[in-house]
Amino acid sequence: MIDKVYCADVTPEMEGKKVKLAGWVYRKREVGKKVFIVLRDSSGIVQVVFSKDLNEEAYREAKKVGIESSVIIEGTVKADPRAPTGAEVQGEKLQIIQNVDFFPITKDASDEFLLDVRHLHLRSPKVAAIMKVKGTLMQAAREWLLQDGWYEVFPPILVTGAVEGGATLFKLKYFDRYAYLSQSAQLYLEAAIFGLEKVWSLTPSFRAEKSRTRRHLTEFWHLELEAAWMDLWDIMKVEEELVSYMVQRTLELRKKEIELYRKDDIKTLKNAVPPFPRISYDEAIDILQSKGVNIEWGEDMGADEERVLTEEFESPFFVYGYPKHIKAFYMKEDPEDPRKVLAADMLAPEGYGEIIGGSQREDDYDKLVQRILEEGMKPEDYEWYLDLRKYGSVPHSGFGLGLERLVAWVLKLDHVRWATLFPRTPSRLYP
Ligand SMILES: NC(=O)C[C@H]([NH3+])C(=O)NS(=O)(=O)OC[C@H]1O[C@@H](n2cnc3c(N)ncnc32)[C@H](O)[C@@H]1O
Ligand SMILES: [Mg+2]
Repeated sequence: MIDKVYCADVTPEMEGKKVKLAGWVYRKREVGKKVFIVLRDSSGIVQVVFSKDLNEEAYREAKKVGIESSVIIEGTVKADPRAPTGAEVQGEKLQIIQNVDFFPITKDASDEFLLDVRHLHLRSPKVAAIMKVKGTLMQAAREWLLQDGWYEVFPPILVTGAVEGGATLFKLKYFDRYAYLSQSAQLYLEAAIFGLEKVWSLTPSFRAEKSRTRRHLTEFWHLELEAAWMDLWDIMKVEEELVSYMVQRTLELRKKEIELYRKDDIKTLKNAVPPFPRISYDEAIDILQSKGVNIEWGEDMGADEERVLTEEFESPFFVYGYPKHIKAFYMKEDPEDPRKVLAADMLAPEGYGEIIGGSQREDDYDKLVQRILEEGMKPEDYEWYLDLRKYGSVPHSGFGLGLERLVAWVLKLDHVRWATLFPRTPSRLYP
């Protein structure tokens, strides 16, 4: 490994220090007998100046390099308030690792083109910032889950049944039969709680969604928790504590990257502290109707309706108590109102809407069989899952958080596709 100094670590206090840098040419301009190169690496940027009078050989090499050329540079640090980071490097040696005559990404590139060359666009500091924030959100999640006593488990991705409806299953040939790509690890997490009680997993989930919205991917990263003995209200507390910790910790560790996207508009992030507001589905319908939205009780809220609802809040909030017929088979019927289930979604403000879907699960064998039949599914396809209700069944609850949706809200991205390394949508499978 090259014994290098990272660009962001070059500070005015290092005046006079000799440094070795390795990175890519981010910007370049020539003024008189000087070449100014802004070098980029994973930490950020630093300006390097090559002067013909000071070192003609290095100057000549600097004149040759094109944007995104990979280079190793040696030089001396000089404090300079005019430099982008308050300090620059006087270039004394430049080794060209690979020169690039033409880099295909230009300032006027369209979103679709940037997605076509996603493998080249990932290196841009603004895209790298998204990936740093996504990684830090998960680092924070792991910190919280560990201290709160949750066990990480690793569920299967090749499965035989639907969790969230058969319409969005990806089917694939599996030797002499068929399998599906997992829509959610939930059913397997439910099996794990009988030994571990509080479990979590981060897995890719797959949805053959035909809807082309700014919040749907066909492959997304799914953070899911499941806990024995918890009811809906217990798991909602877990959700708000986890999300709050993830957001506040990421604000602390990734302030620079968040400011790149939000500038100083971080009020809703700071507001993400428990308790989050809670409204019932009934109240949500009343609010929407009072705002002129054409929706009746019993109808599902889509992205548009949720967007209007989020206008009422300046932090994440819960909607609970949805009608049974618009929710999944595994959700427990509300004992106080058989029209409803003990389900809650967490919605992000600023128009982002649903980031978490969760519920208390039906733990009664006969009721679950009845729900499976009501949904037109076959109990025999869920025999193992029904077994969990035959051998020491317990009240239990859980939820799934869409990581890209959380990132999209935290950075106010205009589409979840920007929140994933290589987005997968109905029209995009390459690169
Ligand atoms: N363990 C559980 O209880 C999870 C449960 N079985 C489940 O999958 N619920 S969910 O369908 O609402 O999806 C959960 C979250 O997963 C995200 N999600 C769900 N579908 C998508 C798509 N298509 N693209 C991106 N993100 C998606 C979104 O944030 C949802 O709130
Ligand atoms: Mg949902």
